[in-house]
Amino acid sequence: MSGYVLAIDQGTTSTRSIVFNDRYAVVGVGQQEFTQHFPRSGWVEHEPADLWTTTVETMRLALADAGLSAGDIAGIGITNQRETTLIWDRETGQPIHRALVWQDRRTADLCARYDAEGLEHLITERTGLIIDPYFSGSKIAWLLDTVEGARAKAEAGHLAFGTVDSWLIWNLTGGRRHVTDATNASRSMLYDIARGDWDDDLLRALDIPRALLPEVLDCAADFGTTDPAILGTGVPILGVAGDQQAAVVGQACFSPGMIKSTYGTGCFALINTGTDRVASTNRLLTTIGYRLNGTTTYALEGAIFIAGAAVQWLRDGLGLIERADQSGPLAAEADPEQAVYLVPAFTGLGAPHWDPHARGAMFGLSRATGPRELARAALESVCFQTADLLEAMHKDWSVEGERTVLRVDGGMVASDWTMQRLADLLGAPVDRPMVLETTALGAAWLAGHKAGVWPDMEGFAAGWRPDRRFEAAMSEEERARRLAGWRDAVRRTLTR
Ligand SMILES: Nc1ncnc2c1ncn2[C@@H]1O[C@H](COP(=O)(O)OP(=O)(O)O)[C@@H](O)[C@H]1O
Ligand SMILES: O=P(O)(O)OC[C@H](O)CO
Repeated sequence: MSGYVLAIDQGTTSTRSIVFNDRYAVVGVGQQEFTQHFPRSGWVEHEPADLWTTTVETMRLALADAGLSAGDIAGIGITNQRETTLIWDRETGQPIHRALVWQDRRTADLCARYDAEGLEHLITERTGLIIDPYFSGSKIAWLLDTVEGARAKAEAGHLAFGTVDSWLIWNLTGGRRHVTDATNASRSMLYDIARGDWDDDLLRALDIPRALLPEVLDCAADFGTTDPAILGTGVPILGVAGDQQAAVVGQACFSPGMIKSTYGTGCFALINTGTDRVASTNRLLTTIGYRLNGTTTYALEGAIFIAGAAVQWLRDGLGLIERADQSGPLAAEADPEQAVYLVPAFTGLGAPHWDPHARGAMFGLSRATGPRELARAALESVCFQTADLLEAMHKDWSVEGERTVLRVDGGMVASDWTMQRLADLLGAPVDRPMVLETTALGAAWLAGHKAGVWPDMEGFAAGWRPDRRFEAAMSEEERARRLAGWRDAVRRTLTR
């Protein structure tokens, strides 16, 4: 059997399919963007058909790019934007509504009601999450309450709920499989991450029928075989993980204490806590990192909403740069004497503050402040927010004597200046890997290993190669001074 694996990375703004060979090198890529729908302020939807057709088309493009056919592929791995919620009719396969995207805030009132009903403790204890519209639970409830006839059909077992992985697998297998994996289930606000099952108390509290839910499998498992009509021959789907968890796998963060941080539009940092299900006292999320052979590895997660988006703001909002890669060189020329801070709370602040009402602010402006200082403030804001997450993680949990090393990936890590500043402000080394497609690589490893054509965890981890390590070079005193300035800026921005 060949060592080629096809990974589908269904993200928030685009779908990518990537073919890897057995030396983890990318040999074929297909990518397509699709339309974002914003029917009202705070509402974000995707057309389910777009998620499906871009998946099929990019799979075909990636195979053609690699000069391979489906018969050469040992297995498919799927990784996906998490929490995004779909419900469809089991008979017709037709969605009852557009997908409600993870960013969608329409269920804020519903969540406030759950909070008022005193559900926070139950939800956090069982799922490791906090009550927030971000997760799937309230989105499912909204769909059942809003779409005419949906609740009755759901109770009669005629409807299926799924995150994007489930939706794609349903379609890839010609409607034969209704499944998901443990990492995606752990983002639903309905899944008991200790017992590894949907939670009846929560289903009752949110009024969601069990008949709606998919079967939950390990991340490396038999998720079904693709309908031969799609690629010319059936290919087994053998790996699934939510995109941030797939990055943990792709970065080979398999030992407790290892941390990965992905810098795309937002930033998601996860620390592997092994088999310890750590309850955060610093407002981080407890989540399933991966589940293999029935054994769950847990993680603490911190989510920041604005990372690369701050660079987009410099480009599209302020017009200070034409391309994202100009931000680092511009920041490098900033006046070191000016202490300018940007708190990029454009859509509120995520972990560890969770203040949805906060809005962006700048501090320390003078007549001398110009584009260079604003660029530096924008890039540094991403570093400072990471420092806050890591501090919260270490307050919650740490491995005795372990030195923190951060493994980074995502579009923004192309910026050497930002990565150096990140190391400086964290006071810890930052490792950038050779293969930057770590999310897809993680999904590919799950499938490739399950197919028996890629090595085990240790063998895969040994193949992880750094492109560059950024070592902290800032003095401890300067680091402390800058962090204090940042924290003062955040304090002045928070609304509560
Ligand atoms: N050289 C660079 N310097 C700074 N930011 C960058 C650079 N290249 C890309 N970015 C930022 O990274 C983000 C794109 O990363 P990507 O991982 O593709 O994001 P996503 O998957 O969320 O769409 C954009 O917000 C962009 O502004
Ligand atoms: O599609 P991305 O890369 O923006 O990731 C989205 C996250 O999974 C949301 O939790």
